[in-house]
Amino acid sequence: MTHYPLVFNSGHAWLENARLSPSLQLKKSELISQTQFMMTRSRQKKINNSVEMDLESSTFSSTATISADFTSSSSLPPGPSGLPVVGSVMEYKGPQTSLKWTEQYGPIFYVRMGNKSLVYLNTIELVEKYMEGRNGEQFLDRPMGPAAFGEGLLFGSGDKWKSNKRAFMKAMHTKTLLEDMEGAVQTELAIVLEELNRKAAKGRPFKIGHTLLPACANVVSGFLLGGSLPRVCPERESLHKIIRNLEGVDLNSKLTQLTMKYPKMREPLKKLLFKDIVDVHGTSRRLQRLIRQWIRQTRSGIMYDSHASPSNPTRPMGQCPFRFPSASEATNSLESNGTETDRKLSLSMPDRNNTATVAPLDEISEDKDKPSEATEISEVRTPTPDDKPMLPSAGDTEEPAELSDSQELEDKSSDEVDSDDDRLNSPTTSRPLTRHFISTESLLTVPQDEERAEDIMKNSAQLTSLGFSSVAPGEQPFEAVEPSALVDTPDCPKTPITEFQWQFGRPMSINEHHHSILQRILAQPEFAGVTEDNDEELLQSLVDMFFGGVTTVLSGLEFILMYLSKNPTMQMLAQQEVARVVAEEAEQKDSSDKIKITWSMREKMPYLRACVVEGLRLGCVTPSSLPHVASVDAEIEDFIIPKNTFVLAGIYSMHRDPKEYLDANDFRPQRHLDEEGKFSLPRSYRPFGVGARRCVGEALAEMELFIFTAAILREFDLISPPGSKKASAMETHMRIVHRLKDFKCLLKKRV
Ligand code: HEM
Repeated sequence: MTHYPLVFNSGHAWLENARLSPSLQLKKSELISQTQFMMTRSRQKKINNSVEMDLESSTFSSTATISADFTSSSSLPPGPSGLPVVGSVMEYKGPQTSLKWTEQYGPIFYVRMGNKSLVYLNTIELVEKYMEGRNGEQFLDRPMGPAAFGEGLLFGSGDKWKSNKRAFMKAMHTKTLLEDMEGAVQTELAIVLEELNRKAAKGRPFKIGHTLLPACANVVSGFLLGGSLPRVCPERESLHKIIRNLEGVDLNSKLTQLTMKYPKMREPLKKLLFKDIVDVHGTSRRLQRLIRQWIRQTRSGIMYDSHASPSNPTRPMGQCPFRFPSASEATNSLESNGTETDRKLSLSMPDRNNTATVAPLDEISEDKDKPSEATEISEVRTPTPDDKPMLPSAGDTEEPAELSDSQELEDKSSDEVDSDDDRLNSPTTSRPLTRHFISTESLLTVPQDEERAEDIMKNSAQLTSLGFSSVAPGEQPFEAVEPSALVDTPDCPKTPITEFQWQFGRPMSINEHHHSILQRILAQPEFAGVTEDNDEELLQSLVDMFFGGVTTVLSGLEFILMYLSKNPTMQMLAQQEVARVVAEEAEQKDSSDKIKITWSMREKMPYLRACVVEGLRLGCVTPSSLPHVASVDAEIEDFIIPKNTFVLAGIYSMHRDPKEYLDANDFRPQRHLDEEGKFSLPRSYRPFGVGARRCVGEALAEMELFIFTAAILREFDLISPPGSKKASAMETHMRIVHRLKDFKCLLKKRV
């Protein structure tokens, strides 16, 4: 086996090595000679007619028929031979086809799709061995992404991707990460529950995904911006339109691919075929503009207020506590305010009184050369009955439910997109924003409660396992300290202590001085000196957070709710668990206020967690990882994988591996609980991908799925409409992600 000198788990150092070290080059020549050797060996094996896969450990291998469809190159794994030119494109009907190939050809198969060569690894043993850890470093690149204008995160390769991912992971490596996430989730949940109540009252099955889609998008924006968008504002409206388009993007469709290449053909083709074809470039452009606007705001020190969160309970959820300043107020405040320098200074100083400032959106300079004049207006205050109504009743919100798929798409031409953006930036659309500072002191103490400390450690461990450290170049690097060498300090008790607690127990990074994740991202050295003239990487990475983080969570939620609606007994068990935990909490708090479902309750809800995991296991939002491109000729078991081959983790097959899961196709949450009812993750479970390319939003997604599922189950019984198909027969489609095609559900309010 070839070993690579780049040490995977050394985080920052690994990335630096990856950039600087010529070792990959050296290894490439080494590999070429090995390739020649392997090919000879492989040919020899074939001649001897004794080709056998050395993977006895896998159940799948027992059914493998190696010699049947061996591809032209003897060094490649077995797989369907396909047709000339198109390969196996016509044969592929979705993830079930991959499973069929796994059963037919074994744990590694090779398939050609058009001019692309794909190798699937379908067991956890292979994935751990070759795609995670050191070996995974051979497969870190990606193919070019759809409508990509920079490397970004999702489809980036090489040094730029590494730099982007490192910056994002570092920006998220902060003590307040969980709070930031939970605030965004709770705020949107309140809105979702309101709308679901309204729809449930009609007593008819409906597409629950229509209500969930905007929430999934708003969680991402709320998470990045450090505060949720006001419920009625041009940005939220614009984001919803973008997201509805994104939902309709069918990357599998030949028409989409064609019109992405030749945008001018889209309109004529739409008319000719009476078919909606989403303008992927236009959708991405519109999102870029929105994001640019948020970047400008953030750079000007203008922030959204914190979300409602467990630590901020006074804030009514789903509401913006500010009223819109009138035009004259805005002008007056502008006149009475300080200079740009004052504002920059104040931005770098923590505001100990925690007073926030308000400025209308249109004060943010459109012209990047002209400094913005937006400045302090007033203190945060809670809304009074005299305030202008900020919140329409839920019934006033635009109702996209029950539209046909084609109606859903607000697929606008670029001109319309432009006019939307003008409206967004127009002076008449002023709305409240706050600048919010956090006392750094409060952030630099080790959390007292054990659960939170555990969360932080888990997050840190997760990030570190991905190969990222929280220490930026130029900062004092964190040195692992032997626990015995540690001394007690008021902030940092000696036992139990881990390096992460120690790290968090003292000033650690630029992160803690910033309020929002976006602000932290902008402050990372990787994005130093980025202006609007050279912000492709920053912008593409932020766009990717929406391309990667909206329809995925939506689809995951739909699968979980669908499986629960089809399994009433399991649904009831989960509901009983939620009710018990809520009752215990209420008793402890001795309060008549409605108890919220929080992330901290998950340890007490093992069954619900098991339902979520089981839903994601079977649903398989991403039936395979995204392609990991071989950057060198590589060796996997006895096969040579040529450079530029796409190597994928066959998540769908791994999640249905009969060796790992008894009756793998059945929805059985209890399989994830031990005899004492304790929850544990199955080994062969990789919904978020593998290795250093693993999902950036995993923690956020897990939190969304848990809180949303628990809260919906608490409030409603999920009833599968009479006559609907059983779970295993539900139709799905592959668009950006694998999604249920037409999932409708009846929600009955629980008493
Ligand atoms: C249920 C929800 C989600 C699922 C199932 C999921 C799944 C995945 C998978 C399979 C990958 C590819 C990993 C690989 O190639 O090995 C990925 C990458 C990614 N995901 Fe997620 N994801 C989810 C939610 C999110 C969220 C909420 C965000 C952001 C807010 C996000 C952002 C990303 C990004 C930026 C990448 C690219 C990472 C890279 O290539 O380095 N995802 N995700």
